[in-house]
Amino acid sequence: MNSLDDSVSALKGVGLKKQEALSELQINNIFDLLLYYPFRYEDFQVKNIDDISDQEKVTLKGTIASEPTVVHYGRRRNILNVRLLVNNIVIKVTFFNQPWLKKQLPVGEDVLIYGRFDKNRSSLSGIKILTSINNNKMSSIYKVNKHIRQTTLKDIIKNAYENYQKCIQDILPTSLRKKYKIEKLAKVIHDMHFPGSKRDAMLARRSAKFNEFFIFQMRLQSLKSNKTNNGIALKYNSNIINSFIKQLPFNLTDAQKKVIDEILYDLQSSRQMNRLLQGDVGSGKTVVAVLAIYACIQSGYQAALMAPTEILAEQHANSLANFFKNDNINIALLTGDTKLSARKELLPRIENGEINLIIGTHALIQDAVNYDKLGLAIIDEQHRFGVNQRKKLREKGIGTNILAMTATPIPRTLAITSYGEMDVSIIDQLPSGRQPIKTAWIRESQFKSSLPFIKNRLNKGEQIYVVTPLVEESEAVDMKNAVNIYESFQKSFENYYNVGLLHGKMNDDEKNKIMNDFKENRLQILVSTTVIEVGVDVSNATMMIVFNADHFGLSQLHQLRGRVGRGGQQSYCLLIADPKTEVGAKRMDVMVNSNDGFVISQKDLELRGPGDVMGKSQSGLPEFNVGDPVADLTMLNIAQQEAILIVSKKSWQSNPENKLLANYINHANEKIFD
Ligand SMILES: Nc1ncnc2c1ncn2[C@@H]1O[C@H](COP(=O)(O)OP(=O)(O)OP(=O)(O)O)[C@@H](O)[C@H]1O
Repeated sequence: MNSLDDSVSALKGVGLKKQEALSELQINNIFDLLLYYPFRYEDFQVKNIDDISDQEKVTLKGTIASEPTVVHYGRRRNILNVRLLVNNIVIKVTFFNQPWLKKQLPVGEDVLIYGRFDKNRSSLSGIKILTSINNNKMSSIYKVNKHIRQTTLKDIIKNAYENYQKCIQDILPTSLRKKYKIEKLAKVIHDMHFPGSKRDAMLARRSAKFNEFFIFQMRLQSLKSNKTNNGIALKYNSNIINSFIKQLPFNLTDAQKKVIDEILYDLQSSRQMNRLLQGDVGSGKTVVAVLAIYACIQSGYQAALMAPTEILAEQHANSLANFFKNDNINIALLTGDTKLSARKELLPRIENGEINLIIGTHALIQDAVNYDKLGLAIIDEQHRFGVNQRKKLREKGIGTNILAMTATPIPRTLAITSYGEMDVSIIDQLPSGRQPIKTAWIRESQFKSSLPFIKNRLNKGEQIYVVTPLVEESEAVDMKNAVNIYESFQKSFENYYNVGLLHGKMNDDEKNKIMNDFKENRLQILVSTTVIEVGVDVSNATMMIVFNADHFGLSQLHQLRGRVGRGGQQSYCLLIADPKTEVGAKRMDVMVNSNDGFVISQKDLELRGPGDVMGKSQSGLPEFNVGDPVADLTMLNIAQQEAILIVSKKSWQSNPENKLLANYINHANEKIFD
């Protein structure tokens, strides 16, 4: 019996070679083939001339009104001209290098010509003459590779549809299909490949997208719900937590309170926490982590905090030690820099549980590091770690609760799709009293005119960061640029202010010395490559100048800008850029117009596509076949809500309406997520 699981080789005419070519397109079985939808259509339907827009590809129906002529130029090139009468309007039609068409265009004959229309010139650049076979049809265009041709693929799909259409069953529960007016899958597949009209194709695409989003979300949500009752339930005492909050040097923002509640709820439940904490630059994520750690340690478990760099780990260790100064908590710092003797002394104390809180870099996940009872693992700037490193940390305990933090706001679209299996908490509010940073974008040639403004800041006793161009792949060029800019600032301000230089080739001691000089205001201007991106907190710095700003990701620029505006004074960001493209200019405008990391990352995503925002390998964004997580966000949200609703019912798998769905999801999850 036929089944959609049949290999494509079951089809007549599909031999080994074609099978391999299809496999390269990720098409292995009949179902893959049927779901391999066209990415666009050529619309051969005849259009009314008044409804056509300029440069649109259309089919015109008319009568040949002049003898066609062919003019040759050069050795091989020629052009065929003919006049076509369409509704009493004369259209000039040209065909390039197709002189043989002349015979098919006798005067007085009614013809259908497909081409690109130029509205101003009333002309059509002809592509082909249509016959009655493709008259009034939409022609599907597929992505193909060099081993398989468009027409071959079309024939194979047609063949598959004819032989297997009876096997197509709806995976979507009927009630859901009805609720959102989703067509039956057999019709969707038919109309996606062989639409009778543009409208058919559009309706089918809508349904196909919903199918795709919903199934994707069902897979994520069912994976999520599988993780029940296998986590460490941390039984902390709420009164102690509340007193801890009361003695903090500031009042928590509402957003902080909300995410702390979400996290504490997860921690006390026996479901393993797997949560992503997103907060804009300076929104106060550290104190949230502090409270989670406090709850964990109060419950008798250990906590670990892993940061991507030594500087950041050290800073966390200092600031957490300060938060816990009145508590009896043993904190250890473990990084690649930790001396062998100190490490030797530390490891047994981690293993026997004497150390309550371990802060460090990826040194925390080395084989030699064993924990006693790891109740909570926090990963800071989680996108800087690979999947394996995160997994390793998680596996240092059994049922350890995971909190991943990021200061790079991930657009909601990406959060839903790529982090769908994590719960997301968002701090979408800054502590009160922060003033938005005023941002301007200038061309490099205008830089000189901004010197008086810079001088003004310095005269007021404020300090300035200068970030030098980022030339990927070449540290040597980065450094040369940094040195040049450093020297030019020295020249402009010598005798008045001190300029420091910080770059990636310095060792940690040198870096720390320069950073300290800047913190203590012995240096007023700090010229630096991007090493200052995270973790620096100098509240007297009020201006950030970024050269070649268009070479940075917008989220990275937002991070850099977040280094100023941390004190009470009005702060400024000056972006210097000569973008070569319109998109480049728009990206600079986004920075000028917004101070909100979530808005910025969403705009960046729209302008550049997901791969670039997160870094290609990090986006983790699944490739949807028809759906677009940016343009179709509303639908993606709805699909997610519906999937959550279904999975929240314990017995969803045994509901007859969900039988096929459950089978499909279990099967797909086994295959893909293992
Ligand atoms: N509710 C609050 N009210 C006032 N100040 C706060 C509040 N929460 C945090 N802060 C202070 O704001 C500053 C920034 O907080 P924190 O370092 O935690 O930010 P962050 O979210 O980690 O940002 P970044 O990613 O930029 O480092 C710190 O000096 C912190 O003490």
